[in-house]
Amino acid sequence: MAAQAQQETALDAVSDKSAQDSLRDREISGEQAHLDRVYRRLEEKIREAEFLMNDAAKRGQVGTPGALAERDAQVFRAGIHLNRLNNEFEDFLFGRIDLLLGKDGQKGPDGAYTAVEPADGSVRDDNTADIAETLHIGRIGVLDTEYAPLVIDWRAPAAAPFYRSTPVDPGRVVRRRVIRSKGRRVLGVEDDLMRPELTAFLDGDKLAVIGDGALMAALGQARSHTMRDIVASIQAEQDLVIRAPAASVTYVEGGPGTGKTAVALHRAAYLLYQDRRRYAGGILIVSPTPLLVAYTEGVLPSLGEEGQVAIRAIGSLVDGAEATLYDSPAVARTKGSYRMLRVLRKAARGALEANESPARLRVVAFGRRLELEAADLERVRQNALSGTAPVNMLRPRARKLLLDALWERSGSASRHTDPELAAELRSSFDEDVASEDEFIAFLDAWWPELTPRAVLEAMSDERRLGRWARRILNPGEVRRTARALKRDGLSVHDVAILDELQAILGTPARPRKRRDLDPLDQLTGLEELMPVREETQRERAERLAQERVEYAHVIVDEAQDLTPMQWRMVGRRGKHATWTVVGDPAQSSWSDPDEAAEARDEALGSRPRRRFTLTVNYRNPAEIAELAAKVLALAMPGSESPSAVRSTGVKPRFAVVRNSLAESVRAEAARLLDQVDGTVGVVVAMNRREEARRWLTGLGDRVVALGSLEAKGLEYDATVVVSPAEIADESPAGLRVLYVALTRATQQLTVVSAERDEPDANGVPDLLRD
Ligand SMILES: Nc1ncnc2c1ncn2[C@@H]1O[C@H](COP(=O)(O)OP(=O)(O)OP(=O)(O)O)[C@@H](O)[C@H]1O
Repeated sequence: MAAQAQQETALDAVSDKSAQDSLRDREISGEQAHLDRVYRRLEEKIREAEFLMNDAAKRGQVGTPGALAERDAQVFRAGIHLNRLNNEFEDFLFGRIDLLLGKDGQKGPDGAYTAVEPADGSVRDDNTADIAETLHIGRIGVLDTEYAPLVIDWRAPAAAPFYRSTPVDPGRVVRRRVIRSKGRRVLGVEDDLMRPELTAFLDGDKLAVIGDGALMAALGQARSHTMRDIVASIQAEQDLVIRAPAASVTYVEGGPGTGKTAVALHRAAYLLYQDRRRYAGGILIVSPTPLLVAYTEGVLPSLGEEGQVAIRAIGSLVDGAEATLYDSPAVARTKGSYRMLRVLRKAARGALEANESPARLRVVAFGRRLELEAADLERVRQNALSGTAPVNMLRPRARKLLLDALWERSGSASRHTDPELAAELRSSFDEDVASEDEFIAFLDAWWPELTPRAVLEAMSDERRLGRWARRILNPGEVRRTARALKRDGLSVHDVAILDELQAILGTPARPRKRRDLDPLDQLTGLEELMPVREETQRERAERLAQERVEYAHVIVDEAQDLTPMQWRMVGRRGKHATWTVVGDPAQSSWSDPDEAAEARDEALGSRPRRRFTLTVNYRNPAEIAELAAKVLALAMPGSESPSAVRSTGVKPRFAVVRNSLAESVRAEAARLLDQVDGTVGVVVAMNRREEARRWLTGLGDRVVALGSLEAKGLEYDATVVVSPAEIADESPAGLRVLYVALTRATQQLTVVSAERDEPDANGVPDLLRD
């Protein structure tokens, strides 16, 4: 009997499953039909454009050959674009919402109803309702021939409910669907019901519900060396930030993995969509490291915004300067602090004397030999420097004061009492002297146009730096800084110094380059197609950065890490900008957060802030987040961890070094490579970076070794964190840096303890015990 019941239940399950499968297949083929229509429409648009162009060419009504060529190029690009849509985007169309009738029945410019709330009576008393509108959401908007929306751009207001709607506050949304596709093929659908209590009908049929949650599927995917967009699964609290109006400062805090970087990138795409004229080429995203730039730079192109945004590492913000070196924490602390500003102001002026400055000036004027001695010259220089203008701008003033001094020395002033005659004489005296080769050569040597590099180099002389830094830096700081400046190459902190020096020294006026018109500004009739650029994202970003001194919107990622000098550098690029600042104080590697906050407030000025907090950790499973929370409690007592959204059941693993550190780390990395499909990151203290790379030789390119500071913002399927104590002891901010290291894994974490970690019997290091 029992066996028969069991068999019946099993049969029921099989038939349930097959019913579910056929339902799923039906829904998928429905979505496939829609996607086919979308592609047919896109192809039609291309043909239309081609026809228009040919027709216009035949009738010669388009005007100049230039205009024709431009159209030709647009059609060509549109063709390439279609090709890319087919080949590159896995999910051109990724979402759908089924909605109740809206309150006021008004339609917006995208052809969708604008009301957020359902109309009275849209739900009947017996809790049944009819779906009044279905919207498909994709990477760009596509209209059909009747101007009805086939696809709504994810950034359009009509798409907001796809992200914002929740069962607690569903608005008009009954069902929210994520569609998975590759190229032209729909692979699957996942639904969430926002009004589970309703029985809803779509064209007379009961609304189907498939699958169990798209977010979890997205989070569980293996990680590669590049970040993916999250456009199909943006969560409500993230959507609020992405769509926040670009007024003044949007200030976002959130713990590790809460999507700050993802949100920052999607916000850039949103702003472009909102106001392309204002923002095309005018958005700067400042990232902490070149590694994070490389990790994230594919996201905007995947959102259809190729080459529109400059993403730059903080060490690459100054043209012609690229940071390749790291400073020790002590040197970084000196170079990055506000005190450096005072040193630089002195150095910029002092550097004038640092070159082989000529000790005397000899000229012949009006047939007489005139001479200024060292003491005279020093007086003139000090007088010239008493002006407040940038040093390079003071050169004309110095030239004039030299001529004054020579004029006085010539005694001519007292010889002529007639003011008109005296003025005339003075003017020909100036002309005479100033055109003399000796005078010109003297001025060039005595008041050269200083470059930031020359001043930085002058600062590498300990004696000189000591003079300029008197009562600002202590002798140890002077010695270490001068020594660090002697190395070949620049550090991130040097780049901020160069930028500051540029501002202190001033740039004599040079003609400005003309900014090319964005072709998109001229694009008409093809609005439904995204722009395609022939330049690569990087090339265009480079060019834009070179042409631009200031930006319309500045987005700062990992803002907690900017030093005061770096805030000044970034601030100069956004004097009139609106800002989005994202960060997490608990992850700050800067030693003096109060000083950095002061610099940040100075850079952002008095602009009002709109504050947002992201609270959910989408990266780490609960098991890893729990361990990291122990370090957070030490690093920033009292601050709250974001809540992890999923759990894997796999606890962090603790390994203790038996023979050599190299062997243990290599073995643990190899073990993790076996366990995960994607990437493995091995995080070590900064001074072990080089050797750690050697430890991993031959393990393949799914595994990388990183210094603790390089791990900022990155993530891996699995990580090995090597010697927490070493990382924590590296700098005054070491515990916060360790917190960063421990929060990089999406699936598995192994902690390798060395002796210094004082592991207990289970291998748990002192720092990570309860
Ligand atoms: N809504 C979402 N849907 C799917 N994945 C998401 C979502 N939000 C965030 N993620 C993923 O979670 C991970 C962490 O996001 P991100 O790197 O932007 O976080 P973060 O706050 O910048 O972290 P950290 O402060 O540690 O650098 C990424 O893989 C991101 O794609």
